[in-house]
Amino acid sequence: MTAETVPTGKDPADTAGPGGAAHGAEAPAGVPRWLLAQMRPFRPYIALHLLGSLVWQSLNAAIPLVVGLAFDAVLDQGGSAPDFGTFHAIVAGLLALVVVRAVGGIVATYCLESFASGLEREARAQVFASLLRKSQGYFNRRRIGDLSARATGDTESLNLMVSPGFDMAVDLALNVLMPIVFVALVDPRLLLSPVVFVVLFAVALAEHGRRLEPVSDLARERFGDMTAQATESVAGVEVVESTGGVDEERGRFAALATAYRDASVRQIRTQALSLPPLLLTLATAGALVHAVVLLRGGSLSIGELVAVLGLMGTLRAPTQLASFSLGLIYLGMAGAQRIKEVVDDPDGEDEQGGLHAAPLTGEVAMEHVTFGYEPGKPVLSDVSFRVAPGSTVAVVGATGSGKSTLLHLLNRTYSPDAGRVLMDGVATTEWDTRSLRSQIAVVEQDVVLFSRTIAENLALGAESGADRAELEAAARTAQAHDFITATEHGYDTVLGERGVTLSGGQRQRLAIARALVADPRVLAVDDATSAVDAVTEHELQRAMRQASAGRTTFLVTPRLSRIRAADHILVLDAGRIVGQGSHEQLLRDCSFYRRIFAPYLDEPAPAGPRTVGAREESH
Ligand SMILES: Nc1ncnc2c1ncn2[C@@H]1O[C@H](COP(=O)(O)OP(=O)(O)OP(=O)(O)O)[C@@H](O)[C@H]1O
Repeated sequence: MTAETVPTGKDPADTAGPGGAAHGAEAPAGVPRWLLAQMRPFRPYIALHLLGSLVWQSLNAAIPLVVGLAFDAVLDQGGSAPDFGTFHAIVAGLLALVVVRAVGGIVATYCLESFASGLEREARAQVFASLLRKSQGYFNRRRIGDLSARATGDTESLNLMVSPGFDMAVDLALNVLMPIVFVALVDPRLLLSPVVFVVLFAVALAEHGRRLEPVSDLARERFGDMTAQATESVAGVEVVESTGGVDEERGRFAALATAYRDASVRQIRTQALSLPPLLLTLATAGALVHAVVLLRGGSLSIGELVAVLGLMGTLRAPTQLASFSLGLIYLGMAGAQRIKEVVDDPDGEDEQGGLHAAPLTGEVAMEHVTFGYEPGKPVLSDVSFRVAPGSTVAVVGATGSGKSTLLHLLNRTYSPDAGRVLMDGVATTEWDTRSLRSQIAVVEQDVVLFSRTIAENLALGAESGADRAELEAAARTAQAHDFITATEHGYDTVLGERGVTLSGGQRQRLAIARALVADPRVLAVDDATSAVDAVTEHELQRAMRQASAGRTTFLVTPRLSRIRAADHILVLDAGRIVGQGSHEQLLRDCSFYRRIFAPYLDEPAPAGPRTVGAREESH
């Protein structure tokens, strides 16, 4: 079995763990409890690791004894002939012990590595599954790079915490215990110094841990800051290069990398400045004085004194390594804290199951909806409308008036702060998220394509997948089929990173095709592209006409011809609806709307601020 097949019995996507399915349902556990719960599925590996280590350690001690027995069999026979029969039997036994020791070592190492990498993988799967459940608002409030640092660097720190951190801690415990047992065998009175040392050692380690905790947290945090900056700069490399901000970005990144280095150095310095080595020196001196006193009293031989000092000396390595091991464990705990913050955070939980799930006919309404991205700053205020299934609705208004935001409320990308968004008369907050979103498709202004094949990009539109015929049908409706088949491998052409190899118009048609794959009852298209050539514009218009047939369609567009053709037009001004109805009704009743279209109409525009939002087509 490999670490990849650790018997958790759960699909990573729905891995519950204590922070998985338990979102919000349980009282949040502390980091040690959370970690122990994460380790629970690996109990067989931990047990086998301990067993393998025990075999390895005990045979390590036993083998020299057996070698001694072999020597005794052939030497020092008191004048009689060497006993080669016994010698051979002991050598055979020795070989068997060496093999068993090797097997013990392999099992211990394998189980430890499986445990370490399995823990890392499970934590990573949990972070990722949890991120996929978060709402858009959650991501708006956080830095993407920091989240990806939690899914990568912090989960890796769990691995290092187990191997070598945890492994060394087990070895240390055994290595500290063994000499003490042997000192007791020499003379129980000599236990005084080592036992006092062990007690002080434990107290000093606890104190050391207390100092390590904040610096370990800081190191992990700085790692997150640095990753966040790198992610942002690389994602925005076009802007950075075109605005000549390369040097500034480099300086900013260098400052964060230095901050991370400083935090790591501080962590390592704290790790190095531990008290136990000093304590050990004092304990060794104490043991020497005590042994000399016993020697003078005649109850200890010189040989025993030397042995006791030798045994105290064997404590040096574990004492020094304890600090390193503790450092790794504290870094792992700091990483676990950051992972837990993501998986246990009920804020931003997006999915809600078990609520209303039904086929949608497409009646859409908003009742007194108010919404803002930040508290106290509404972007939409008291928005109300109702449209029948199959209607085409155009949303117009100045830039920043809240048009895109209104579309985002339809599929509950965001929930309103006040009022209700209703689909077939049921508030979106009452809908099962999956059912709702599988029937509402939103085509964003910024089309996101993945560096996969065109077919795979299109199939993302359907939750349970789609066959090639369905993809082609959607692509034909979106006027994308022809340019897709003209690419080198047609539907199997792999798009460049973020689909940059396609033109804006092509990307938009792919996005429309992707939205249509699921045959949604409500389609919302946020089309901000005003600068496309006449042929592309014609294609896009046809695409939209065909795509909107038979479904409720919301359209944000600067194109007058499409706005004019809509059944219902919503006019937004600074987040408020200032008019709604057909084009003719609005021209008659809404001065704001008349102002928008004034440049394209014969009648003179009333005085007032010029509002953008429409553009007459050139054909
Ligand atoms: N994710 C976000 N977080 C915070 N504020 C946002 C976010 N998205 C939009 N806004 C703000 O909300 C307001 C409305 O933006 P929105 O994109 O809905 O307007 P719009 O009418 O679609 O504009 P445009 O025509 O320029 O696309 C703007 O002030 C904008 O800065």
